[in-house]
Amino acid sequence: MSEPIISVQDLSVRFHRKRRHRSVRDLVFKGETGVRAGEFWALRDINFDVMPGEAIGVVGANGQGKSTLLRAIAGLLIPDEGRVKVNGGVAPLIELTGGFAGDLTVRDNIWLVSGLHGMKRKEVAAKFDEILEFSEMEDFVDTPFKHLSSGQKVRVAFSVVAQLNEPIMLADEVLAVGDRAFRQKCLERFAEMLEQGRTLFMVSHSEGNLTRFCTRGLYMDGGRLVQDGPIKEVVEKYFEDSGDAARLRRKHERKMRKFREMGIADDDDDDDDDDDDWGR
Ligand SMILES: Nc1ncnc2c1ncn2[C@@H]1O[C@H](COP(=O)(O)OP(=O)(O)OP(=O)(O)O)[C@@H](O)[C@H]1O
Repeated sequence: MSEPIISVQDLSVRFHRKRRHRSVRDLVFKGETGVRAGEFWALRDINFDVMPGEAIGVVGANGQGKSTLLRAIAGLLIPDEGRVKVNGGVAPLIELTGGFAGDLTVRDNIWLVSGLHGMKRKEVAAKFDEILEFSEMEDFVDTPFKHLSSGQKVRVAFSVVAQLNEPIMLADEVLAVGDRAFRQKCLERFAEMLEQGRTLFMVSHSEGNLTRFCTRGLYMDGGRLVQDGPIKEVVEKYFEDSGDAARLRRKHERKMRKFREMGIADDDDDDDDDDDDWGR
């Protein structure tokens, strides 16, 4: 039996949220230890192992901790509690354009970012044409990066990161960017990389991509891992819950509107409820 390639143990990450005031509700219900005023757990007590070659899809509504989990695995943030063990290099298809310098040309950026990802001069020289060709940005090779459109920037960035020879791929909605033709190319590249036995960890809201690429799903809700199982079951549960949440939200909004009309609630009350009951 081989070792897990990613091991997440009791992982918790806390962030600070600026608030205008502390409500009585905060004082009564949020007296939990370890979280100071205005702080909240973006991830709480997360535990799972990933074996080499697994393809994991992370699902959940907006703001539930999916990207934070990916950032913790990529080593972009340090856990407040617990630990993340990663046994191998990571190709982070997240925050794609992060390491790129606006004033440098596309050419210089390909060199720079490949180098930042640990590629040697010789390796970059050997792969340079392939990277540029994949991005289809040959005509812009001497253009400053900041003059590219946002889609063009993503093309270049994806092309650099996607050719890294790392065993783990982290992807955060990367397949939702770029135009139709480029997206198609990215999907094919993804499929190839999976066939090579790489491990995939991806966040997506697309049922099609999740079921096409992933076999196992993780469902994040309120910073907690609420389900870990076969991707089909996890996606089904997530969609089922989203339907209920949407119905509840509409009911809540109707109630608040009525209270407002009756003059017994103001916009602040609505915000508070949003934070406490719906925002997480
Ligand atoms: N650097 C930060 N500082 C403070 N709060 C943060 C920070 N990064 C994320 N958050 C908060 O942490 C929570 C989880 O955010 P995260 O980006 O992980 O959500 P997500 O599930 O990926 O959402 P989405 O589907 O919208 O991308 C959110 O409430 C978000 O506002």
